[in-house]
Amino acid sequence: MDREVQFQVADGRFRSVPEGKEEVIIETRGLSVYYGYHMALYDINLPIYKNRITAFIGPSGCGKSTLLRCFNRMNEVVADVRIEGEVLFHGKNVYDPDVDPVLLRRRIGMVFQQPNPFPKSIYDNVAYGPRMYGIKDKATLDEIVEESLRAAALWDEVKDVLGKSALALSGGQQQRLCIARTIAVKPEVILMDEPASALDPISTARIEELMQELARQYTIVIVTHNMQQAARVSDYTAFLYLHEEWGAGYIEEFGPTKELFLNPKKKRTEDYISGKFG
Ligand SMILES: Nc1ncnc2c1ncn2[C@@H]1O[C@H](COP(=O)(O)OP(=O)(O)OP(=O)(O)O)[C@@H](O)[C@H]1O
Repeated sequence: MDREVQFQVADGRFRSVPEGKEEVIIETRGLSVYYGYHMALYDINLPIYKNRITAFIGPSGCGKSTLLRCFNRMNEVVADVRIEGEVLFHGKNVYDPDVDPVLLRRRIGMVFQQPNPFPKSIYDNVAYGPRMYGIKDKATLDEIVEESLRAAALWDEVKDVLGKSALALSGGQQQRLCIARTIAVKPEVILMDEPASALDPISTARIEELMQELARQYTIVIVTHNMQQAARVSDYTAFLYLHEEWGAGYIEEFGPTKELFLNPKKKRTEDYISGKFG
């Protein structure tokens, strides 16, 4: 059944998504995050829509990466972090005590800014996750490796050198390998933290193309410093800003990307996207 999707903007009012037909896969409710005594995020209420690309933009330090890492509990590896509120994934709070973070991260995978392949062969990088989850059969692993490398648009470049070290690949190829490694465990959501910022323009364009392809099958959330990139690739954009009083990041504006870039509701969004500050 279609659900009327509403989201809260910074002034506390609720607005509904114009399409009204989107399926929410992740939703934060009253999410605040603290590192020790420092509040990094304040009262985040945000939906993430299934099979869509959502971009987080905003000035440095406003909590974009922190928010992304809340979705699959990657923040927990940081000492002294405290989370208030909820992150609902298919309606279930991922911070409930009965949620296994390892299984959660299988369903919500992550790609980082710096390509971080393991010092293993290309094949073993992709087969790593499936093996960890108990797949041993060689033919099945071969199939998953090929399928994942194809989905990450890397297969044609590496199919004859699968035994070669992943570290011998170019930066752009390494990042696509990391995407293949993430896809290999068949996640539902892929979180990407500035996945192209360490890459040259050609590799960046390939990653952007790849994101569009992947969004047919996966839900993607991307943190980017590059507003043109957000405008090019994403369906929805959340603009985070630093709260004047609290010093913590909050959602200044969220909406369909076209609307946010062409017709921002907030003066601050307009100033930010037109480069007046940032
Ligand atoms: N591990 C940590 N321990 C303590 N404070 C942290 C930690 N990670 C982030 N912070 C703080 O939380 C705030 C938000 O950081 P975060 O990296 O999420 O912002 P960001 O918007 O992604 O920044 P950038 O665009 O510069 O990457 C910052 O004040 C940062 O210093």
